[in-house]
Amino acid sequence: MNDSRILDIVSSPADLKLLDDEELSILAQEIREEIVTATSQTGGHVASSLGAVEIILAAHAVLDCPHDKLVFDVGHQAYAHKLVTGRLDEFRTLRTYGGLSGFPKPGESPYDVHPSGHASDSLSVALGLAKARDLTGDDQRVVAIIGDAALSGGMAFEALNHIGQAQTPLVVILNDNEMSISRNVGALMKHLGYMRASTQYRQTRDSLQEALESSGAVGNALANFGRNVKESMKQFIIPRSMIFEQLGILCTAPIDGHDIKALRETLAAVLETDGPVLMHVVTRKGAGYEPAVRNPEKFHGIAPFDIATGEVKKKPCSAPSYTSVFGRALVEEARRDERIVAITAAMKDGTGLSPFAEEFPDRFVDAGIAEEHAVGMASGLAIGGRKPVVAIYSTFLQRAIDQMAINNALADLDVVFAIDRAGVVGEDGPTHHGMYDLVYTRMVPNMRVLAPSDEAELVHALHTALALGGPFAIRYPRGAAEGVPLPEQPRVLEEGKARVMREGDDAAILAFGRMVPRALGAAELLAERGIEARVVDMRWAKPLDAHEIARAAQTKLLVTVEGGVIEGGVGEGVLGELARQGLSAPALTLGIPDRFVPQGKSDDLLCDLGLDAEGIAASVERRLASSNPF
Ligand SMILES: Cc1ncc(C[n+]2csc(CCOP(=O)(O)OP(=O)(O)O)c2C)c(N)n1
Ligand SMILES: CC(=O)[C@@H](O)[C@H](O)COP(=O)(O)O
Ligand SMILES: [Mg+2]
Repeated sequence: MNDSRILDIVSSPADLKLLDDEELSILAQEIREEIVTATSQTGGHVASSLGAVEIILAAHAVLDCPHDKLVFDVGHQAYAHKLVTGRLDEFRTLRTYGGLSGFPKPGESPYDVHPSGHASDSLSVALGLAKARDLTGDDQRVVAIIGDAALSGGMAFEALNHIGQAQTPLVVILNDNEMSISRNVGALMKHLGYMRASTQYRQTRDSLQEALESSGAVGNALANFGRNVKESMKQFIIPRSMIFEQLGILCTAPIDGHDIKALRETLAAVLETDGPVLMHVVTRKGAGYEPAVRNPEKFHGIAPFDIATGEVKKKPCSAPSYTSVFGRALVEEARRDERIVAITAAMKDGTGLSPFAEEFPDRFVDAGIAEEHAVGMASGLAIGGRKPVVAIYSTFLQRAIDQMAINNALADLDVVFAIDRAGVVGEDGPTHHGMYDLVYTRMVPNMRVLAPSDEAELVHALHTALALGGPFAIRYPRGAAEGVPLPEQPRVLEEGKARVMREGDDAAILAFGRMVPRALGAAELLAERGIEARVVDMRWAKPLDAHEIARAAQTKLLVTVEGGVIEGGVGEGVLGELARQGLSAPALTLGIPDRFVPQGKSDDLLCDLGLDAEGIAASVERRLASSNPF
């Protein structure tokens, strides 16, 4: 540690008020170094956090948190916030098991307002806080920081609509860097570009500059920026076409988001207004670290990397990721069937769709951070005779359960939901684990659900879904696949038919997806202990293989293993099927118990959950021992 760092003497945001703008700029530089150093070891959301350093410092220099409320959208940009709110000492544990969360987390600090991680919720939370303040007659100032891509999400639009009506004091800092994870998309993005570039804006900015200079001090001039002078001041501040203004939200001209003085003074001024204000701040994603500026997409969320080169420290890994196998298989399918359209909600690369987008640009749609819209649009495409494949992470598809059920399944449309990041995902933690998709897909009538257990099965699953038609969900995990050879030709899997991977009569382990190799490992361990377990790759989470379930009931113990929640999960579905057949059996449902799963390496988390080979074997052995009357 460098003894002379300002960062080391900042123990709370109150300390920032003692620093002048030059010192705050030095602090910004130190924070950037700390972020890069720490994330080079832990991985993390580097580019977004680097881009937001000055915004966060300015906000904390002006606000009195935790009394005032600073609400982050997604929270992936909040590392500087962690560093100035007393978490410097733990910062290098970021995203590790038991360490600091990569997102704001109320249990971690009183400065973290809500458990963020999912985009576009900050404005709703902020308005709720403002309303609570108004109802209690309190004086808290409420500020939300939201990115340009998150602002385009439906939830944020709904909140803007409400904020414009509510007219209660609230500041939205729009961090506009023209980037989502990839380049941002959509008409709003274009509108913001117009705001940044238009002659009108430049003229108004110049007039504003002149007005401020002639009045001697930026702060003094902006101090008049109250609601009572809104009509006159806004002539200087905004082009009249600005949509926020039309919604009743006062909007500043774009401000340089790396100029602490401008940020601090403008924020202090807009906090004086008696209604909602949007502060339009322009930043550079990755600012201060050249590799991240050059490649903000790569540094949006990155694994541990070499600081000098910016290259990811590669782990030796022979198997491709499930994601990339899916992406390549979809390209193959699309070459054979021109009706196929691929849809992402702002995760082109994350869902493996980049090769598809490159080869079929007209048949690729990035809907932006708008899962509901993406799934709703898929239904229109299907009605229009296309075959949409919607690739969305399990955790984000939670946003679109209604559209999945009502817009797609009710009409029995040919839509494939490629559900990536199913099960635990690792370091992003509880907001990002894909814990629920086996519940929310199975519960929907007409829906068929496949849980491939390796990459070859994934290729067949995609082919099956496209061949059979109807609403179809395929769920597969984050990270490296199993390393099995890929098929020359994909084939259609027989509906509702499982495959037996190993025979045994003492217990039957009915496993789903990624749990199949673990169940096989467990069976080997059990065999060493004299217990012969049958292992069945169930393949289909819906419809279930009724025959294999009945067969399992003939052993001493029927075991289900899934990578999602037990409550309402597919294991309980198996027990329901057993009951429907009028059968009963000693049973054990393994999966995620009724609690949120923390962050950490996926293998460690699965081990904690008893979902590794040893854990499964131990549960089976224990249960057999306890039910053995002798
Ligand atoms: C509901 C939801 N969908 C998708 C994501 C994945 N995601 C996280 S950050 C991000 C891009 C955010 O862009 P922006 O809000 O502009 O912030 P920036 O990273 O540019 O600072 C996306 C798509 C998410 N966290 N939540
Ligand atoms: C902040 C966010 O939601 C995404 O950046 C997410 O962290 C991506 O996860 P993957 O690393 O699994 O693509
Ligand atoms: Mg952005």
